[in-house]
Amino acid sequence: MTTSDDITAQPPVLDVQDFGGGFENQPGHVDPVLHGVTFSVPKGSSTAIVGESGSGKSLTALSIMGLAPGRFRRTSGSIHYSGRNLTAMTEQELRTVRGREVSIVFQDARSSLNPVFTVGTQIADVCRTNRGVTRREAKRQTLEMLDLVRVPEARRRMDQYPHEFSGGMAQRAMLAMALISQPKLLILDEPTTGLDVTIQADVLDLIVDIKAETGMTTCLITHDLGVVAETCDRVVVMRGGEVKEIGSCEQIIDAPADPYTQQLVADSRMVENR
Ligand SMILES: Nc1ncnc2c1ncn2[C@@H]1O[C@H](COP(=O)(O)OP(=O)(O)OP(=O)(O)O)[C@@H](O)[C@H]1O
Repeated sequence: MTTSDDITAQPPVLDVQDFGGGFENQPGHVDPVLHGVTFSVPKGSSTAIVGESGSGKSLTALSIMGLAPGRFRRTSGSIHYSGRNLTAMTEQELRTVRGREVSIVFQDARSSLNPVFTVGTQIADVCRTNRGVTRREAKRQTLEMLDLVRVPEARRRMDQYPHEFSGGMAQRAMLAMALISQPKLLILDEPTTGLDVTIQADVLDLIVDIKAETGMTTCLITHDLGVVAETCDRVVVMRGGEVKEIGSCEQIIDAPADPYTQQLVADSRMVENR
């Protein structure tokens, strides 16, 4: 297994430096939300961003993808992906990074899928757009990807509509859609929140297995330290739009330095022992 030290020696795939911003709720006035957020995601790592609701995790992820809400304004800093400054890119340039290099999976897969198209068509469309393959090849890759994410009877299920998928199956389909572009970085924003506990465990196991098979870099956003312990090697702790602590998974869980992290760990132990 790669230790945390080996991992941090890798060049960062993602480098967030002093990133700040907020919402322009009145013209000319920005209500700050993110304050000097600084962290990196080393190549090949599974980095978690952890924090309670409202700590700024999702906004950070959306900013990386260039998908922050329309009223969000960056007030400081930069985000580099593989040495390229995402914060200086045009929407068109960002779209190519989003499609081909960085993918994101959101919570609540069923609402991310379009109800009027079959699941297979939606995954194949992403494949055709981002990989420029023929319709037939896209269908073949879709089937292969649905098998990879362990959707049973994938050939039959690709012709089904999202409402015919359970929450767990829909989340697998969203993973297939994210993976079909063969991204180098996969961001997972609360990918198992809202799923039954056993289904959550299955989806997490799947993410760990796929990461091991592909060597892809992952960035998992969660409020749940239990999830982090099972899936990640590095942890970034956020609170109130700031990074409070960064460390290896062992250090954060066994010897947290920041009082807020200590409280998070204590709370998560209480949930475990309940
Ligand atoms: N569209 C928006 N307009 C105004 N404020 C927003 C908007 N989206 C998010 N915020 C505010 O930004 C802050 C950070 O939100 P964010 O969604 O990033 O938190 P989070 O850590 O991901 O929490 P959660 O787990 O609940 O999604 C919150 O205080 C939230 O109220």
